[in-house]
Amino acid sequence: MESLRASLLGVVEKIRNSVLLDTRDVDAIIRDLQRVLLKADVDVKLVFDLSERIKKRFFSQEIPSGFSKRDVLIKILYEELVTLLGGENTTPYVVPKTPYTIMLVGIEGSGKTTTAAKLAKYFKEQGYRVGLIAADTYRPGAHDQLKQLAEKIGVYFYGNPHSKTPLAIVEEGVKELTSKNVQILIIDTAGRHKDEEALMREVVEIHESLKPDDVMLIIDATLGKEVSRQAAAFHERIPLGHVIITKLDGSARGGGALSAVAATGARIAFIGTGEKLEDLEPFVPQKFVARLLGMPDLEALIKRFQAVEAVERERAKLIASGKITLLDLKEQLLEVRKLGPLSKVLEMLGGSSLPLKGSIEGSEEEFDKWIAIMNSMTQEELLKPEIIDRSRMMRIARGSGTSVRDVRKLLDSYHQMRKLVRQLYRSRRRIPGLNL
Ligand SMILES: Nc1nc2c(ncn2[C@@H]2O[C@H](COP(=O)(O)OP(=O)(O)OP(=O)(O)O)[C@@H](O)[C@H]2O)c(=O)[nH]1
Repeated sequence: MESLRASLLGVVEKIRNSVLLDTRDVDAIIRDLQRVLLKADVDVKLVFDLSERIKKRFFSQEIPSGFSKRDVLIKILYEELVTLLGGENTTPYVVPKTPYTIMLVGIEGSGKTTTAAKLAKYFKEQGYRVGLIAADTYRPGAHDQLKQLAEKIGVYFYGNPHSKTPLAIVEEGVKELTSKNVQILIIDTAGRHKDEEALMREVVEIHESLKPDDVMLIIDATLGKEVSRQAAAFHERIPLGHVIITKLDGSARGGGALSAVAATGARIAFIGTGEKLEDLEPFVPQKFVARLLGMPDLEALIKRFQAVEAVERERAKLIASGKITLLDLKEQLLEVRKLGPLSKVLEMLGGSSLPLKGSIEGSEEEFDKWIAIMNSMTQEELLKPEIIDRSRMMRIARGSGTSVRDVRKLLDSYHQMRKLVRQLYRSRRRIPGLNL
């Protein structure tokens, strides 16, 4: 991971030293970023999508006053990396209720047994009564290894080297440890079998009987692209709740594991950063990316952006009444239809003096037709009616049982209405019954 960090630092440095940040500069920076991520084994498609999004966002975003183009590019890079690693999840992993069962799965050597013990220690330190169950009957020594670790940490343990099946061990273990009021049960399963299919069958069988509250896939960061396939194999057979990436210390390139996580859609709950039992960290994407980008002032920069964005959102709310979309119109129409006969509604709207009169004096059927038309539009079209071309108009008309003329009429009325609302907003007149 250190080499990825060092290389990303180089990219950030390049952004900071760039004077113009024009298309050429940005292209060069993006190429560097692609090289760095690919070298760290991040999946090609993820790298490509990420870089396209960064470019698109950068060139379409206005530079807020008080910020430089460099700030904006760094912020976008940060946000896209955060999204890649699990998005806006800012809280570390929590156990929502007790008793709680966590089933660990993963290929042999991924660090499953060590991680089971690390987790037990982590939760014990949070004040829980924790138990470990050794259900890996395949690897010689797995039972003893977990038992010793459990003793070392001082948590409950259940294992039975003479038991015939892992399923029996899990069932007996859950019964015994639950009777001792253990609150969090962590089950270590096998990582190897005579073949992969046999392993998967075993894991599925345990999963079906145990119905765990969470399934955590353990992924080794030192492995390259092949971990994606491993993750997919588990993901196809059982629902993965979370992922733990181990061995992110040292020379791990990490990108393969990170791509595997993106492929499963599960969140990373923890990362393993060493062989010792305390080398387990709750994973928070923002913190991780900030560390990767190695910018001590990054947090301050992001906070400044967030403050500006909050003001922008507020402003957008205020001017929104002058910029209604078809979606707003649809919602308002549904509201208006709830109010009763249109003649009454028109009175409420200010009567005959409104320029809207022409369109509103149409029949109630007309409004219902509009609603039907808008029901046939996509969300995107409702938000950006200007993208509706003639062929879409035909489709929408067909979908709503109306004609292209009707669709066009609605769009014309919408434009009129937009103008009107803007005028009304400017003159600060309030329309009772309409939440504009
Ligand atoms: N450097 C480093 N080593 C780790 C980490 N986690 C686990 N290991 C090491 O990885 C090796 C394999 O870990 P185990 O826990 O024994 O393997 P396992 O995945 O449980 O194997 P099976 O039980 O057969 O599935 C051990 O030498 C651990 O010390 C980590 O975060 N960092």
